[in-house]
Amino acid sequence: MSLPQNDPIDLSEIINLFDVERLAVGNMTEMAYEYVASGAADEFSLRWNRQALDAIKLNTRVLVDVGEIDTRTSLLGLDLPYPILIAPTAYHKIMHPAGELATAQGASTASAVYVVSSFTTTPLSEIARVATQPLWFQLYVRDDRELTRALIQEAEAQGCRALCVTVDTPVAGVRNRQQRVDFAMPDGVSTPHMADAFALTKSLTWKDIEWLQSFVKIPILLKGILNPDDADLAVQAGVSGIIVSNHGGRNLDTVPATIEVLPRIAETVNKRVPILMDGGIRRGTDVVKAIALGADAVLVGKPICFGLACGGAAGVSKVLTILRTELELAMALTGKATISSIDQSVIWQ
Ligand SMILES: Cc1cc2nc3c(=O)[nH]c(=O)nc-3n(C[C@H](O)[C@H](O)[C@H](O)COP(=O)(O)O)c2cc1C
Ligand SMILES: CC(C)CC(=O)C(=O)O
Repeated sequence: MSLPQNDPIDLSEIINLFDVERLAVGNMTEMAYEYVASGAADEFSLRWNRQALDAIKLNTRVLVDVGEIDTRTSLLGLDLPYPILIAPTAYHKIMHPAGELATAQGASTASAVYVVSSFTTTPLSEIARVATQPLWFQLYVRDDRELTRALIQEAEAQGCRALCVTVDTPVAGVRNRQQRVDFAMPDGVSTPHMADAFALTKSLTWKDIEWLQSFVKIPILLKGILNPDDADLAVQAGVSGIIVSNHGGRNLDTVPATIEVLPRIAETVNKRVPILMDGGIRRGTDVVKAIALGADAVLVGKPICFGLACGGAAGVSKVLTILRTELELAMALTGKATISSIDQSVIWQ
């Protein structure tokens, strides 16, 4: 497989987050596109993430003063200008030669937190050097727990502000589209912090979460919670936050859409810890829906990868800026001027 030959795309053609995928298709290797776009098996969960968001109707209030829309929020000690983060995604150099450096620069321009994947193709120290906004680190626990500890210590040393421990991937899902294109790393691209995708441990349990808590100094979030019982155990275990995620439909096919499970998890968690959610967030109205149904913030995965492929750092910041602007419009049009005022009343029942 060759490295991507990204031709500059006129970013003014990107009006919304669906455009960015359409434009990226012709600007990535087939292998990279299939890696990013695909879901597991028959892709039911991948589609349901979108369909379930689309099926939710909004309930508006009029004659509310929306002259000042305030999207600010605070999350685990950080003041965020708006509640949208970059989800951890692997292998950015297969999408654009500037890889994770461009992602970090795009996130910084758009004032967003970037959650760096364990499978970054750029060393964390180099990413930290260019980032001017907070970085979080996504952890895949390896069989070798001492290497895992060293990786966390590196993330802390590089100033990462939180650790998202991915708990939904003891194995990767049935990735037929990746199999069909014989997905492999191109020559010259490597993952400096992870040996390979087979390094993931299959034996991660609540005991390991306890072990992590014994030495990790930054807040720990568990990424990939779908069952309210697990959410309850996570809170009881003392983690700082949870991320409701079905891994973008890439792992176990036919699990429900994340927006569908979110209200049940929010009910169980009952504001004891912050809840983040990802999966299919493409519109400002999706962000409003997620917040109304219990999320404190959302993350976006695939559109960031496509933005990166279309225009490097500028493509990444464009995706974030579009979503942020749409969020502001959706808040104005639903009559909700602040994030904290977005509640279930904006959902048409
Ligand atoms: C190309 C790609 C790579 C991913 N790599 C990782 C990863 O390394 N670690 C992880 O926890 N999640 C990973 N994910 C899952 C995302 O963090 C996130 O849960 C999902 O993409 C959100 O859904 P969305 O793409 O519909 O926004 C990846 C997703 C994609 C699309
Ligand atoms: C190396 C993979 C397990 C990274 C990942 O999480 C994904 O492709 O969804």
